[in-house]
Amino acid sequence: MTNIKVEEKTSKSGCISALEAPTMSGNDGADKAESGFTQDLKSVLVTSVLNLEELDIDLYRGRHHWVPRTQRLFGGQIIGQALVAAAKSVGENLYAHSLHCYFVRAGDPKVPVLYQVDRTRDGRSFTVRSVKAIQHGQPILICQASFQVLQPSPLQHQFSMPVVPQPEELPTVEEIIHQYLSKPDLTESAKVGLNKILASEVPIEIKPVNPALFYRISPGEPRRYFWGRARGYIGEGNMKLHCCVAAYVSDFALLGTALLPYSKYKARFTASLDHAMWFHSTFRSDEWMLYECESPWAGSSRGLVQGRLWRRDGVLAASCAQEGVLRVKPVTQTSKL
Ligand SMILES: CC(C)(COP(=O)(O)OP(=O)(O)OC[C@H]1O[C@@H](n2cnc3c(N)ncnc32)[C@H](O)[C@@H]1OP(=O)(O)O)[C@@H](O)C(=O)NCCC(=O)NCCSC(=O)CCCCC(=O)O
Repeated sequence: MTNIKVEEKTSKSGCISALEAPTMSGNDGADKAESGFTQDLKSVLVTSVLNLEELDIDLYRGRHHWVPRTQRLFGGQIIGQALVAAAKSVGENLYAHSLHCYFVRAGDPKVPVLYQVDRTRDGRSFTVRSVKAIQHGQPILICQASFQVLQPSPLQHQFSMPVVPQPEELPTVEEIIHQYLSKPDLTESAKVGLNKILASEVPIEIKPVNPALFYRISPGEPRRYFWGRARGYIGEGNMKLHCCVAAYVSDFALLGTALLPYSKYKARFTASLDHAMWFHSTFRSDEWMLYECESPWAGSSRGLVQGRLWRRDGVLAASCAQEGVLRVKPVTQTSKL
């Protein structure tokens, strides 16, 4: 095995297992000072997007916040809300460890989403919930989520975190876009596109490690990295909520990784078809986490992408896998920016 860190201790030091250490990464004060957050600047993800309205037992209604330019609901929002709904029906002692979802219809941003929870099984260690997200009387997402009680294990290993610049050394998405906007040779349509990105209220802060690759300005291997965290303050102490926020973030910029080698094509229709996620360790979703995205395969108008969310202290917090539809058309213009 290469690039694997094995932790033989069962203590909290080094590679920490979520199932053994239900505390957060412990950098609360430092990060709040760096970002200027106070408890008053609550994350909109927590106060609005993931704050579901309870309509009846195991039936919830979710509101929308940011909607991508495609005018279909953001997949991460539906997954995050489905996980909130599932988590409401399990005990305090249970923690999400995995979820598996299919996006079966496009989400309509004009109406709310209903979440219907089925209590599939309650076991001694594992508890499973099935959630159906419904609009216009039809499912748009089917999700199964599994929860586990905290359990110690002598087996602990993980890959090593990629070595990349720290978030403090990198510009934000907004700073990068302002740099591009100041270029004199920018086309009108590029200006419009960039201003639309600036105006959109994405509730996640992003710092791409390689902006040219992130925005597909230059082609490259189907692998990219960005630092991300929920905008606003969430705070310590609610691991279930941090998992729901991470589920939201995990669908962001993931599928586009499969397009990175193809500079001669642009996206005509892309949408995630399914999404799976595994939670490994405790983390704070309002603290910087590195999202490592890679695509091992594309074909048949589909692409497979995999993601790893790293805590900045090197602990692997979560892993994801997703397949999406990729329909492209040839690029006609020579310059995109
Ligand atoms: C549409 C899904 C994927 C199912 O597809 P299909 O079975 O093909 O559905 P149809 O309704 O029959 O067709 C839809 C649309 O596609 C055209 N189509 C179909 N087949 C072909 C083909 N072989 N070649 C060309 N075109 C084809 C068909 O004509 C229809 O076109 P239209 O009439 O113009 O509409 C369905 O499963 C689905 O929508 N699922 C939901 C997917 C979804 O919403 N995922 C979550 C959102 S994606 C996301 O959030 C990622 C955002 C990332 C944001 C970021 O990173 O910045």
